[in-house]
Amino acid sequence: MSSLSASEVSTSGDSRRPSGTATGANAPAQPADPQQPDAPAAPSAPDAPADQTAPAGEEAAPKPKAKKPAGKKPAAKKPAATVEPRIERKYQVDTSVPPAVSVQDVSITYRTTFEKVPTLKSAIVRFGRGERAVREVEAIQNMSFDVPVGTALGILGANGAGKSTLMRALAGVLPPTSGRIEVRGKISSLLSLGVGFNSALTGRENVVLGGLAQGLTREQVAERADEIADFAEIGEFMDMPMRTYSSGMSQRLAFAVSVHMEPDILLIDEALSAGDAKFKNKAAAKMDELMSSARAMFLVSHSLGSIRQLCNDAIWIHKGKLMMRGTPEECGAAYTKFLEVGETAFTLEDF
Ligand SMILES: Nc1ncnc2c1ncn2[C@@H]1O[C@H](COP(=O)(O)OP(=O)(O)OP(=O)(O)O)[C@@H](O)[C@H]1O
Repeated sequence: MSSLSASEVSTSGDSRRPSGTATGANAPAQPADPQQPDAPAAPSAPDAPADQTAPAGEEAAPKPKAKKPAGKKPAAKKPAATVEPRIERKYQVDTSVPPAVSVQDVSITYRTTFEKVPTLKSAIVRFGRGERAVREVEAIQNMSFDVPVGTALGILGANGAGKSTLMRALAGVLPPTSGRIEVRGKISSLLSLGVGFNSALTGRENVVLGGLAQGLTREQVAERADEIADFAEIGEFMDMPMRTYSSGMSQRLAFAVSVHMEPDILLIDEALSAGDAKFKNKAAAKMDELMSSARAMFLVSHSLGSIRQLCNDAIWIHKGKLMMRGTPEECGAAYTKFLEVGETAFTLEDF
């Protein structure tokens, strides 16, 4: 299945622009994305049975050694489960139906005006008046890809690559400057929920707000509030103002709300970065469970392990461009190699 179509789409842009979404400057036409391999929905790598990792011979009966002092018998070592267990995935890619999400030649340009710091000379010439300058950042450049139903898509990329911008566009928080995003289903996103959170309100009050923002009725939200509180495991903080929360507590609550909204499409942007190991495992299991009913999931993470564990498909983006589409393992390997040898430091001129 070929899920990328950037080369087929005209970059001239305006005709594709969704109504009411034009902001900032038009992104200039870009050459086709450098690499766009087809992205077959990769089957997950087979689980590695834990006992394969046990060192050979450790399980065998200990040989009697003449020189060993009698008495204490060394305890037989248990085979260590050193390989991170993969969760059995319940989801299946279905390409017989229209994709859950279709990103069509999308460009997003931020336009920022700022006051140039005057040099001594220019300050004298202008009598102290500052000079206004405009900076445009093409955070996403002519990006196209489809996300079939049943896909858990990992999004990899260095700082400033455009991951959050893409997620904000998918969530509908940030309209594309040009191009089009089609979403088939109800999106639940920590981003949109995060926007709805009010730090002066308690967690419980924010749960109600988040639920309402997702289109649930007050009664429906009230029904789920206890379930959400139980999942977040933040105890009495549930009834404290959210400004008193640690970032991990806020993330736990945001995650709990979003996964309890029965989303068709779940967007998770580094949601678990502040979570502790126990919560991360619980969240991973929940995401996997959700995928049995959801249509698609997007996961942005700097942790290749999380992406490998949870996703069956991946993209790698860099400086706003789609570099690669492939299995989490393929994209992870290419991205890791790039980090080792590539130029990841960024300057304003890069954009
Ligand atoms: N509100 C904004 N105004 C202007 N430029 C922005 C804005 N938000 C992001 N950018 C710029 O857009 C580019 C992409 O940023 P984005 O936050 O999407 O990257 P990212 O891949 O999520 O990075 P990170 O991994 O560091 O979170 C960066 O160059 C950033 O400076």
